[in-house]
Amino acid sequence: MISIATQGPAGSDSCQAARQYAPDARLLLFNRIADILEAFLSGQADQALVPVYNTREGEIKESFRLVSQLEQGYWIDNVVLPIHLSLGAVSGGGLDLSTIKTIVGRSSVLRQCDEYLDRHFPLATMMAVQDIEAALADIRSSNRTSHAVIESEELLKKHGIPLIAREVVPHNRTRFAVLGKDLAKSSGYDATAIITRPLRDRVGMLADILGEFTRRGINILDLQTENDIKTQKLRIYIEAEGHIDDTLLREALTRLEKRVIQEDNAIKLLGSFPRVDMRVKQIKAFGFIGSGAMSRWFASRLENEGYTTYLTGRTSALRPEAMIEMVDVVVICVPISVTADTIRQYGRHLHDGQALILLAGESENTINTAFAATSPGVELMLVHNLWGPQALTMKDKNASVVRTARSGAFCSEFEAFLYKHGADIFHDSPSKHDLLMGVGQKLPTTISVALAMTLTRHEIDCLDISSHSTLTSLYGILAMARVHNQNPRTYAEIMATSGDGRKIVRSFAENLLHLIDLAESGDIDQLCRIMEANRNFMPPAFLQKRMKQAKAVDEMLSLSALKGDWDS
Ligand SMILES: NC(=O)C1=CN([C@@H]2O[C@H](COP(=O)(O)OP(=O)(O)OC[C@H]3O[C@@H](n4cnc5c(N)ncnc54)[C@H](O)[C@@H]3O)[C@@H](O)[C@H]2O)C=CC1
Ligand SMILES: O=C(O)C(=O)Cc1ccc(O)cc1
Repeated sequence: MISIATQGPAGSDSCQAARQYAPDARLLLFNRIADILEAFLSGQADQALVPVYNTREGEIKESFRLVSQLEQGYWIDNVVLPIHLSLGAVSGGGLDLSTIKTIVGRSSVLRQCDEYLDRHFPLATMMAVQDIEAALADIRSSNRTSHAVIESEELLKKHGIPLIAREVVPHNRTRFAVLGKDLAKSSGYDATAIITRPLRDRVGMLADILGEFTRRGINILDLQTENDIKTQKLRIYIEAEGHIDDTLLREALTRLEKRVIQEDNAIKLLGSFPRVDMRVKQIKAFGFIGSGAMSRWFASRLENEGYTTYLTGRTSALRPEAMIEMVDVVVICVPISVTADTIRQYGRHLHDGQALILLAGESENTINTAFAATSPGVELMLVHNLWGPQALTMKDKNASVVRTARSGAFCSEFEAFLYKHGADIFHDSPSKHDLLMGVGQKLPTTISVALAMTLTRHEIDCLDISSHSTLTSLYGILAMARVHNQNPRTYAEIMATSGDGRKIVRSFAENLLHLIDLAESGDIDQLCRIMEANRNFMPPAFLQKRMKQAKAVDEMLSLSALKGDWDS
């Protein structure tokens, strides 16, 4: 049987948390957090459980300091417990509250009730006690009628103190850290806590530290800074998603020590543990119809967020119909040309209260189909991620989100997932999405393919292209290479999408023929007038910003190392 040191008295929040964590454990109870950790370090207890965060109080400094100084053992798990606090006084129920002059409680409890006490007892004296049971016994035996106590209902009842008010602070939850001797194994949904040793001053240190996480798409769950009491140097505490055995996290920490802080042992690992969600999530499971590259990309990232995911397709053992029964959100992610048929086939299996999210590059046609194929109580939204499955993260990448009148809480939670991972979200109407994709995707793809066809037709040697391209013409060539370096089906589907994007490509083709006529007839003046009219249409800020961006790209592309790669 394991033993756990935690905060007393019997029935306290810490005891309940320890019981929840290990129902059969032997509990060793102490009043002071320092004594709990001492019992753990000396081997008197196998594990320790201490409060580290409360939704009302914020971080619990005392525990935090002591845990961060721990020289043996690791933070291995967490328990989150709702805290129910009641107010009691010996005179009980019908009491005139103005007769209460002193409020007694543990210091953390008084802090959690700050707002309540300020509103109801602005003039009372707050008396913080270490040993709440001794205080309760004293109040009762000495019949202290001017005192009221804030504690759990259980403890007030145990000492025969009648209740005046129940649940005085709503949304009150405490997170407890469990400390053990060995590092916890990966659960697949973990977080890791580290703290730096006191840091020497260095410009941009905090930004550089955070950058190592951002670059690898690692989300930071908590960040605290504090000054080392003796030296007043800064210490940074970070809780980040992932287990210490994850390659990306390890890489980030190694780089922090070696390149950013530049000191060995600059980082102390407090532990890795299954991630705690203090935030409320409503979705439990996502089910994908379509098990291709993009479905797998999203499913693995949703799994990392703690969601259960199911992938189904035409040949999967789990059939889409059966999967739909098991999930909150159904995601359809199949080639664009079969998306509408897939919606028609499976839409009727969704019931009210579920959500259908379409991951597709075509909006108006698919959303209209989904409206017709699903019951009105089914949430509905389209997301078009403007990155492919090769992308490491979605940080700073564009996502077009088409919400509908039926997008509700589940859709918002999926959008929050995109936001959390750094996607730049743009809200579009169905037709605006299709029109802008005509410009941003359909047309450039069509041009890239046409350019490649032209090179082929005229047997132009690809190696000659780079030596004869200008800074400006290189962009089109790069786009052509990108498009032909990926799955042709993805781009063929894009060229074939329906909706408002079609008119963009067609009008481009008409303009192209017109320009060819003018050019071949030598009408340079007219060509200039056209370009000037075009320029007047484009806001100067747009032109300046994009020109600046283009110059930055030029710098990069002119690097001889890159040019060399291009030729070889
Ligand atoms: N690949 C990319 O770069 C991007 C793709 N998307 C979108 O993601 C969606 C899926 O694309 P990917 O995953 O890349 O394609 P993919 O070709 O890798 O996967 C498509 C999946 O659909 C299945 N499928 C094919 N025909 C089907 C049919 N008739 N009925 C049912 N299932 C069928 C395939 O077996 C495969 O599992 C598309 O709507 C696309 O617009 C969005 C952004 C980027
Ligand atoms: O990575 C690239 O260059 C892409 O173009 C990826 C891509 C492919 C298809 C889409 O509908 C959106 C983005």
